[in-house]
Amino acid sequence: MSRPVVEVTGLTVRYAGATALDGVDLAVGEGELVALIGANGAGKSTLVKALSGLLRPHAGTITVRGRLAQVPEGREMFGDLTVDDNLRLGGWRNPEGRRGRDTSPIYELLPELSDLRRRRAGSLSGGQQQMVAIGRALMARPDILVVDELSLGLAPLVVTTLVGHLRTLNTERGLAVLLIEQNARLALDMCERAYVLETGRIALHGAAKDLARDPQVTAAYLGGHVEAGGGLEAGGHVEVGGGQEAGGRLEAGGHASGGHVEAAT
Ligand SMILES: Nc1ncnc2c1ncn2[C@@H]1O[C@H](COP(=O)(O)OP(=O)(O)OP(=O)(O)O)[C@@H](O)[C@H]1O
Repeated sequence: MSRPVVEVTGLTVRYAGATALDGVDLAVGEGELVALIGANGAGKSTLVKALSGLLRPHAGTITVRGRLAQVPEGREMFGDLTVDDNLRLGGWRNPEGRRGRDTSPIYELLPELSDLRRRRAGSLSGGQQQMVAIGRALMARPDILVVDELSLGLAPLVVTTLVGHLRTLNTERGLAVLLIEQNARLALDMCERAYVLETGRIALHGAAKDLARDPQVTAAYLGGHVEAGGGLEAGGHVEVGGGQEAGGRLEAGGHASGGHVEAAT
């Protein structure tokens, strides 16, 4: 792994006595695509909130080297504002000041948004809103994008377009991505490395292609099974369950929550 842009060590978060995250270790290197998969209630959203500084960990450390921006679950559009205004809001913490609020680079990166720039964000389709949410996060000029449930409620073709954009940003701009997904198939296909979160603990981690062949992962997260001798990509019989999810809004800056969190630049 390249130098970590985000490093989480021994992260423990509790809600009113219930432990949501229990000693989580996780890292994303510069320019890496990393997935975190897990079932409902595994602790994915809790991890996202801790990374964004919205939750204070009980123990452990979060170190962010550079700038982290978030595309949170649910997109969180400002529905009455235009697409361009939504994007502009993403630049509020950009250190470049007024220049940092120039939205034109986003239309170059995500050309589909150009014709929509004066539309009310609330009138857009889910996929269009998700693209605005990604654009808004990019306004912070992040080193890492934490994308919470990219595919939620979106048609497969739309998801493919969004994944294409994230891949391009990764290969051409070196943007690191932490993809938090219930749709394990999508996450394992898109990312190089992956973590499996189960009831607040990292149960498995490794190369995504290896995890996609792991019988435990296949049975629990890919909605099917691999027959003896058959790999997922080698024609083994696999039933793939469709998961869906989405994201929206942004958090910017090399930061994280109080307590045991460090931001290093
Ligand atoms: N505000 C809260 N107060 C108490 N318990 C909470 C709170 N938020 C989450 N939890 C609990 O913490 C655990 C982890 O929840 P979290 O929302 O992080 O899981 P998740 O993996 O994101 O689930 P989902 O995919 O359903 O969104 C669950 O047991 C959940 O019930």
